[in-house]
Amino acid sequence: MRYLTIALTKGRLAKKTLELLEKTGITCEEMKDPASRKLIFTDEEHKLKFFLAKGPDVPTYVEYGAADIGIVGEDTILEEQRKIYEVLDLGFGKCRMCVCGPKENEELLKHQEFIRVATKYPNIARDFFYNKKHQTVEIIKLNGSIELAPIVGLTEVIVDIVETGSTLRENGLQVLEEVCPLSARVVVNPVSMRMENERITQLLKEIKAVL
Ligand SMILES: Nc1ncnc2c1ncn2[C@@H]1O[C@H](COP(=O)(O)OP(=O)(O)OP(=O)(O)O)[C@@H](O)[C@H]1O
Ligand SMILES: O=P(O)(O)OC[C@H]1O[C@H](OP(=O)(O)OP(=O)(O)O)[C@H](O)[C@@H]1O
Repeated sequence: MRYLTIALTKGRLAKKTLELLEKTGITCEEMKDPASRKLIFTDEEHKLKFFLAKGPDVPTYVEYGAADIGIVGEDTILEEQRKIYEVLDLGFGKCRMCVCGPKENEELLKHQEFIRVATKYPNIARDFFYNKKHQTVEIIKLNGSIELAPIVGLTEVIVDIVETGSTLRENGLQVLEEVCPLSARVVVNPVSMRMENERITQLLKEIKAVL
């Protein structure tokens, strides 16, 4: 029997993902060692292989079939636009994609056509403003600390993840509009879904049972 390969997201989602897999009886001890630099782990008993990758790379591994399955945030799935199946909502990693800014820019957002929007998620921002709101905005891609953009005058608003709201509050910003709710999802390569349907369906069933 060949190994099923599962790509997991490093960082915030990793702990909850490993806890979930352990509940289904999969051994994750090795992956939890913070000192380890090893990239790929196997569970011989279940014939599974795991690796931890950067979030935006997880859909890439899954689309090309280097991983059969991936666990990744809905934000990353929407942004990366890969040909993969989204099969299960894991219900953790909950947060919201929002348009945020200083309160005084709320009116600009409603009435001004040419506003600037900073974001790590240009595709999500483009879809929201162009397709849903029919508003032509200038989208500026940043790689982190997005909340800085309206504070230093780079843009009027941002499109970013809001979880507790602390980052916004501590920087004098607020949610001006919600784009969509988000959570961690299981994604599957379409060919694997056909070729390994029985094993993948069984694994999803076991995950669902412990959610
Ligand atoms: N407060 C939050 N901020 C960011 N992502 C969150 C938050 N809460 C849940 N998530 C989810 O966790 C996923 C991974 O978040 P993480 O912070 O590890 O990655 P990142 O911020 O994109 O990466 P990096 O910090 O390496 O640039 C996100 O894609 C999102 O789905
Ligand atoms: O609502 P909160 O609980 O404050 O969480 C939201 C913040 O967390 C994320 O940033 P992250 O810590 O990933 O850093 P980054 O800005 O470098 O992406 C996100 O981009 C927000 O800035």
